[in-house]
Amino acid sequence: MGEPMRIGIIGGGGWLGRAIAEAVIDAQIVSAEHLSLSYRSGQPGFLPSARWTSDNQKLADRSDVIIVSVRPQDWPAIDISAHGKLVLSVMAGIPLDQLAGRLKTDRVVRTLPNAAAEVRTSYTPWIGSQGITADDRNAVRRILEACGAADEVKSEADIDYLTGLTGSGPAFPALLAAAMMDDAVSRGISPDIARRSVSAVLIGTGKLLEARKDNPKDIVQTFLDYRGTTAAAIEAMRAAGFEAAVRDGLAAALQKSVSMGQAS
Ligand SMILES: NC(=O)c1ccc[n+]([C@@H]2O[C@H](COP(=O)([O-])OP(=O)(O)OC[C@H]3O[C@@H](n4cnc5c(N)ncnc54)[C@H](O)[C@@H]3O)[C@@H](O)[C@H]2O)c1
Ligand code: PRO
Repeated sequence: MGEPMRIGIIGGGGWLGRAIAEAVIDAQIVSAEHLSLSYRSGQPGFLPSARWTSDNQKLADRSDVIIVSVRPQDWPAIDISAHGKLVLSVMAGIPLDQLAGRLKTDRVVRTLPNAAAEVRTSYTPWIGSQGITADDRNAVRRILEACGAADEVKSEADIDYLTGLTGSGPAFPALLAAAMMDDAVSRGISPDIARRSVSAVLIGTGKLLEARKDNPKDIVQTFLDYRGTTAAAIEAMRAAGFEAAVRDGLAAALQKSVSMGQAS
């Protein structure tokens, strides 16, 4: 694409839509004058120099790439023609054939970022339809990599599974952090110290995993081999069903992702 890219985000006022809008502006993939954002009721206060509208067809007509970022339950109401345009969906559960059919374009891409897009550290799997071109693939990579890391995957079944593993993923360490904080506070640690210490543990562990590249299983085994406090905690957590809880949670997310596609 020699011309500057024109991007439109349907649902650009929402959590993920805003994160993507700010990421593509920061990465200089698009200028504010070429970024269209739509809202349903009331223009949000951020990115005032972008082109805000409540008319999704207008947004589509003035964009080369259209990103659909409404909740899956709001997707049936999106009635626009994106004929000849590249469309990226970030919606959980909505399959490629539905996107192509309803939006009337054969250039569609199903992606699943996560909440860490807000701080440019999403992990985003994606898959395109047969109709996407080499230029489209480059545009998709640029947009998604502005939000963090991205991988093209080989099947929509992979996206369904990763919707839970990585799309919902930030919720799981957050759940652990909340449980750790509650325990700390219940034992008399001040809420400020509990928050700072638990955040530091999560951030530090993420960096450690990234730097060492070991299988996390090996890191857990090293802790177990000390036969100290960590081993005592891990064994008690496992006895309480830690691994089964994770397995059941991921299975529930997969089932929900598949059922959302069937329901819409
Ligand atoms: N937030 C996440 O962590 C996350 C992660 C991965 C995927 N997703 C997917 O991203 C999509 C958006 O999620 P979100 O968390 O940003 O939700 P959100 O509710 O914060 O944002 C959705 C926005 O779409 C707007 N909207 C609804 N119908 C509209 C219409 N017809 N025209 C214009 N705007 C309209 C809503 O007013 C809202 O501002 C969902 O489909 C979700 O599955 C979200
Ligand atoms: N957040 C959205 C949901 O909970 C999609 C993946 C993460 O449905």
